[in-house]
Amino acid sequence: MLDSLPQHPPITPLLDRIESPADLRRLSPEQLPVLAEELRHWLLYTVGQTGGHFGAGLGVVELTLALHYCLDTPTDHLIWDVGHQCYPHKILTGRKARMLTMRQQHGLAPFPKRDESPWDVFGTGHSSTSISAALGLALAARLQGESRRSVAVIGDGAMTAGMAFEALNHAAHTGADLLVILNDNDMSISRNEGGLATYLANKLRNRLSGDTTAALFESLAFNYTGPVDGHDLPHLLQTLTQVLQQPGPQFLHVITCKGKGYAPAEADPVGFHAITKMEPQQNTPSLKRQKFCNVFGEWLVSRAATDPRLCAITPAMREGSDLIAFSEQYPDRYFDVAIAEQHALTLAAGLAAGGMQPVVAIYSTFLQRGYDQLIHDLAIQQLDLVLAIDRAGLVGEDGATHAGCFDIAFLRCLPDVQILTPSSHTELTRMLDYAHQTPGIVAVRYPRGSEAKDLPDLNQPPALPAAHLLRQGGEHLLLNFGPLLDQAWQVAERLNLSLVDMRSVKPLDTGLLTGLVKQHRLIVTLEDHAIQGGAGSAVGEWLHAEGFSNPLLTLGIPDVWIDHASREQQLQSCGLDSQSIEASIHRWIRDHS
Ligand SMILES: Cc1ncc(C[n+]2csc(CCOP(=O)(O)OP(=O)(O)O)c2C)c(N)n1
Ligand SMILES: CC(=O)[C@@H](O)[C@H](O)COP(=O)(O)O
Ligand SMILES: [Mg+2]
Repeated sequence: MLDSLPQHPPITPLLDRIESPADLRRLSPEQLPVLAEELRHWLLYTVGQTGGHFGAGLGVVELTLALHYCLDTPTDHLIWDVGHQCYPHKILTGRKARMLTMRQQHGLAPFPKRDESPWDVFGTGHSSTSISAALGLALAARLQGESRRSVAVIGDGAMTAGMAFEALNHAAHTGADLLVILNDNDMSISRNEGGLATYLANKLRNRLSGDTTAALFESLAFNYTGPVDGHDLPHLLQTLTQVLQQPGPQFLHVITCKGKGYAPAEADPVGFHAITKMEPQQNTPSLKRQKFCNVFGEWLVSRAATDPRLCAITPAMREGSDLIAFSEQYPDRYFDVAIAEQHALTLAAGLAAGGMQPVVAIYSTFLQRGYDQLIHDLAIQQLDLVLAIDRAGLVGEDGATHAGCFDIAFLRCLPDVQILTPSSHTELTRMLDYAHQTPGIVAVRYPRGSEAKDLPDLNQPPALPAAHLLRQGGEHLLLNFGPLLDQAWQVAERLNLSLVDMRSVKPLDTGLLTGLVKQHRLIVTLEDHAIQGGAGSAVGEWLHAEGFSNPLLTLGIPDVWIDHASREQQLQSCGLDSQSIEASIHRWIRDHS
């Protein structure tokens, strides 16, 4: 057991011999515990250097070894749910040295990624997809007469999502040769919530050898084995060998410890779900500036004191959305629904229909899961909702699966739904107040991280949803939507542009825009969102509908998937840093003068 992270590469003679799982299979079972120790040390060293998901990988070191030992991967298919626990898998499948590039631009991806390795059979990042995918792969093999095994490893947190049970339900009906492994560590990011979590936890406490846990999964026509200790390699190997010989849907219940082998992570699995890069001689993450999510958390606590109808809902992201203080001060009005985004939105609809004022705090990327619920259960019924969309725009190291680039596009086509884009922390508070006081659905989308350090000193803006004219310039007009205002300001100063902080995508402040469009030639829009369907598109539609013929330059995220990198690098690769913005506008002016 280690209690500090290695600062130097550990000596790993056995692991150094493993270039692929074929090398692993040449070892004797007795060598595997030593290899597990080396693997864990390498993991601790490299994640300490790069930052990234931490506790989940440590918890599946033995399980990963046992699976690659017993299966014939990549011919056999192994799917990791969410994929945040796949670091040991990456180390054993030829990517040991590249672990030091994890989550960096052009480096290893944070989750399994199909174009990175033949062992990454299915890309993940969002949870609870593994059973469906593994079943599809099993059925594809059966239909093509191929003999491959198909295995899904899913955590107890991911198992709470409806989609996992939809897949279990269907798997039973197909009778496919499929192994589902429940990696039960009694944790989601926070403590796992809900009836299933209690059910699994009770089985553990009572050590009932799975008698009653079996009932749940056997009622879905799975053959249940377990629970087994996921850190006892000999027992794990023996059990896996037996289970893999059985035909039809198999369910193996494995008990593991999140953060296994690193004392601080075992003691605080929430804090060590993911870590930032460790500075030398430092074993705790560095102090951080206040972030947009903290501003949201503070706003919620303060308004809940005066509005007893205010309720907060999170789909398993209490820490990330900064609902910790609210959950402690208002436990009756706090609902962590587990990984259940669809339920989160319809629960909000029910609360609103019942006279409460729900606030759903949700990452933009996970809101994608609850789209029909937003339309059918909330918007059509004209119910009240404050939709606090966190991690909107590019999120950096988590990459394309977690980028929140599409919410404006999929929200602005919904009648009556308002969309606000704060450019600063103060603006976020103003917009949340507006959303709280306005009937219907008001979405406020804010980015991962903090407001810009160099924001201009702004006058008091007009009442929302009006836009804020910040600068009267020359011939051309720049319209900013959201957190890139510092870049917009710098470019406006350098090119003498008029600048408006638009604040609202829907409704657009067409009164202000009409006057300004008549006074200017080129209209430039700037947003941290996909160009297609984004705020610039909304401006373009309005210009066209009004018969304005001004040229429009829309700057935002281009029509490609943006891989993991720092947020700054991602912005730069999209042409959204101030120099690139200036160059784009300059180029347009040069080409059209
Ligand atoms: C659809 C979706 N919602 C939320 C998340 C955020 N998320 C990532 S890991 C995680 C907890 C998963 O718990 P579990 O499956 O038990 O894995 P563990 O971390 O315990 O190994 C959550 C909520 C996600 N990736 N996908
Ligand atoms: C794997 C996953 O979905 C989460 O752990 C996610 O990486 C958290 O993102 P934040 O760090 O932005 O909260
Ligand atoms: Mg778990």
